Amino acid sequence: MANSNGYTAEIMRVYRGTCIHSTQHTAVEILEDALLGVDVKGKIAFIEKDSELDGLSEKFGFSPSEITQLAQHEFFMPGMVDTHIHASQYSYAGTALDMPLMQWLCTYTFPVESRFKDLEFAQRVYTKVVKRTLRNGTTTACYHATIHTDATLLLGQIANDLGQRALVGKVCMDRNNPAKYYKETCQESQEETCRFIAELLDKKYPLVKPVVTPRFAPTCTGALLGQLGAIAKNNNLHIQSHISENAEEIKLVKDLFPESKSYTDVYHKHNLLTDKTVMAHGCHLTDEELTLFRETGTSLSHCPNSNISLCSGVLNVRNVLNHKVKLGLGTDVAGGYSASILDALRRALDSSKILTIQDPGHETLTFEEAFRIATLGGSQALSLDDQTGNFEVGKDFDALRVNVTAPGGPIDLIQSDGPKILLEKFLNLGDDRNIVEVFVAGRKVVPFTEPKPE
Ligand SMILES: Nc1nc2[nH]cnc2c(=O)[nH]1
Ligand SMILES: [Zn+2]
Repeated sequence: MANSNGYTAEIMRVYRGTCIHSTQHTAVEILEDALLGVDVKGKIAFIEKDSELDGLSEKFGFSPSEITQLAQHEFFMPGMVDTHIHASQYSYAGTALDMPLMQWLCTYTFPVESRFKDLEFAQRVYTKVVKRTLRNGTTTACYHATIHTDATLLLGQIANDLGQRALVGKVCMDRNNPAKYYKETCQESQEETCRFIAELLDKKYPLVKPVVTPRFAPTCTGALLGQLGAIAKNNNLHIQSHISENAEEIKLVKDLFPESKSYTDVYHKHNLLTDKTVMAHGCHLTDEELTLFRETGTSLSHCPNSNISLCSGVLNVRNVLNHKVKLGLGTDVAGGYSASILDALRRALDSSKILTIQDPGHETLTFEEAFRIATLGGSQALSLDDQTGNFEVGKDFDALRVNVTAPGGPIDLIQSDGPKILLEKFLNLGDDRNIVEVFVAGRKVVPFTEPKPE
């Protein structure tokens, strides 16, 4: 059946049940007894009230007997977006949290990242981190890998094979790294970035794209930053990096780039602030810098677990939102010890409450706002909100089927709670046991289906 655009939506699956998502105007919109249709391309064909069943089944040509009914304590929510995660640091997640950033990088991070020249090691770690994040409900991830092109291409292949939507970045760094075994020159960094982009794009993975990744200003010369800005511009690519995470780092950037007005200005001067740029942390950005973020369309990745674990700072999310800067959540594994965006959401709420303790006039982040930042906000921060982030017709079906009372799970329900309470309980108390199915672009990616034996 053709709609008014002449588009025939061939339906793959229809669900009936509670759907919870965010819109630009409403942080938590609840649709009870909704009918949600997914077409054969994995896109949302319709989301309507159950009372529209007859018309929908006629228009889209499905039989009511084919509908999959969600159970009483189940709901669909959009898949969560991790806007900043170091896939290469997953092996030591949960350890090594006893130093501030710059010392932590030299002591723990660079030695581990240097191991990714070994493709077998890379295969092992990258398979685990993609599987773990998918199980935790991360349907979209923006990954930092390492300086190694072939291992980073492997990460792209693993995300594609396991069905995760991903931006994947080969890390670039050409100075101030005392680790001799983990270094590249400016020319190597630029040439390998070009090879990485060309080879990844050549794979034509539908959901995996390259992201230009200067590690951060302290480990990049101005020459390299400028070249990376040009590469991103010429190929219309995403960009990711770190900014204003801790005081020592900010001081170093001041010394290294004395001609720049601010840390943000360093990236701006090198054409690295665009509407496809995401910067991690930003705990100490000034209002003037946030205004430049807003003007350039640059977004922030809020990584509260990492900010606390490395004693870096506390981001004032309310101030970021007031500046109308796009904002998503990041786990920042392994500076953040958890690979779960549910954890990031809880730390974001805790961080906001700490600011309220310090200043009772501070307007605390609500769980509804945190839900939006974890889903729609993340998709906006990565400029992927035309494809994912909520349940708008025409977007890809990236969704979690949540069962609040999953057997053996962490949540007990005592009374008959409504859907908003169920969402709140899941966000505060739930874990992967409650995430019974995960879909990316309509494909069920959790539970994993093992390849059939020959
Ligand atoms: N948290 C964190 N900050 C960084 N700044 C530069 N590199 C890193 C990193 O790997 N982790
Ligand atoms: Zn990081």
